[in-house]
Amino acid sequence: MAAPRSCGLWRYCCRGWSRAAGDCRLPGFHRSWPGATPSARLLSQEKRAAETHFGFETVSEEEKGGKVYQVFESVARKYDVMNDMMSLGIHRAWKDLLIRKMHPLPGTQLLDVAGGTGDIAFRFLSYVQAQHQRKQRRQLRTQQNLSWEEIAKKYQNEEDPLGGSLVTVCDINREMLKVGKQKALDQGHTAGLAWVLGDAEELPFDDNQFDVYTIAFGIRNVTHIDRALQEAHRVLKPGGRFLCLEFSQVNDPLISRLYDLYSFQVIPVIGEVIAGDWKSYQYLVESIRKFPNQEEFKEMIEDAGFQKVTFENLTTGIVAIHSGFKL
Ligand SMILES: COc1cc(O)cc(C/C=C(\C)CC/C=C(\C)CC/C=C(\C)CC/C=C(\C)CC/C=C(\C)CC/C=C(\C)CC/C=C(\C)CC/C=C(\C)CC/C=C(\C)CCC=C(C)C)c1O
Ligand SMILES: C[S@@+](CC[C@H](N)C(=O)[O-])C[C@H]1O[C@@H](n2cnc3c(N)ncnc32)[C@H](O)[C@@H]1O
Repeated sequence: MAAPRSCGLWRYCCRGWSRAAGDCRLPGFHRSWPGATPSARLLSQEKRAAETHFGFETVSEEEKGGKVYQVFESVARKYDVMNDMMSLGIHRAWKDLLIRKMHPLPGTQLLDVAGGTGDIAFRFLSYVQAQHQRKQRRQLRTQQNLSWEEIAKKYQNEEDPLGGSLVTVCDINREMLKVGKQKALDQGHTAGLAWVLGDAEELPFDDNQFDVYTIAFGIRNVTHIDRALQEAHRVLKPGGRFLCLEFSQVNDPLISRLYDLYSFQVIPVIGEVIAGDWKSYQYLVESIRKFPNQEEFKEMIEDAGFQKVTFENLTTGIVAIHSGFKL
């Protein structure tokens, strides 16, 4: 279905096309626009509707999913080490902040879409477990008259250290999930975790099922961002929260210059040296530039039906966390 003219996606597309005017890397439909006949314009518009971007390359919407799949199939085994190297470990702090913002309580049902190798899921489980232990300790402190045997028994009888929490990691890529499952075993995360192969644009879950939906560094890769947002809204329970961690726009001009230099001159080189994969890391930095800025993305989230939408910039806007509620 075509996006209505008033929605955020439409505004974002228009901005992208006008931005393309001075960008020789992008095909400029509008460059041939002034001389075009009405029927040519119609054809051109239809063509535009079926085209999208894969980094700075223009591809058909049908092609994009396959290309994105190849990227993550190719990087899966080196994905975690690459992230530590490229970000000097900073991505860990960004992910910790996402979980702290969520502040999940024992019992929370989380859906982590584009969850890949499980970084968000494992942090969620550790956080919930710590919360549950804190709650237990508080309860024990209030029960002053217990003997040490009774206290020990209470700890030992604790069947579910997560207090009923469950995180479902959903990702379209088998290889990323395979690496994630192995990591879960290595890190001892055996309970409260489910792995599901699925597309963010067509989630294999019932309506109103989850308390929280997260997507970290994932939505940038999705072909129809509006559909993924609508799906997020559908699967959340009323009162549920949407949280997205994604690259965004740096507003400081000096930092922006350095950031561009690092992104385009250093990242693909690290990609080539460590993972033998220049192209995937070139796609990464290009896809970051094609993603809507903080305000545009906020509008898209609102267009999907979320309320009380806010965002927080991290590291001068290199990434941002967007939050919204299904009310
Ligand atoms: C294929 O798709 C993907 C593959 C993946 O592996 C990952 C993702 C998704 C991404 C994540 C899960 C997050 C983790 C990955 C990254 C952060 C990589 C992407 C990184 C960027 C786009 C650049 C921004 C990185 C950072 C802010 C991390 C900190 C890095 C530095 C401070 C750079 C330090 C490096 C050097 C000193 C080496 C020498 C550099 C040069 C000669 C170039 C000039 C650079 C500078 C002078 C410094 C760079 C400056 C900045 C980065 C901006 C300044 C920042 C601040 C003031 C905070 C995926 O989709
Ligand atoms: C950069 S990784 C992020 C992984 C993880 N969330 C993290 O923060 O490390 C992007 C992930 O998005 C997944 N992805 C891309 N398109 C998707 C889609 N349409 N539906 C679900 N997952 C998708 C990829 O397979 C990949 O695992």
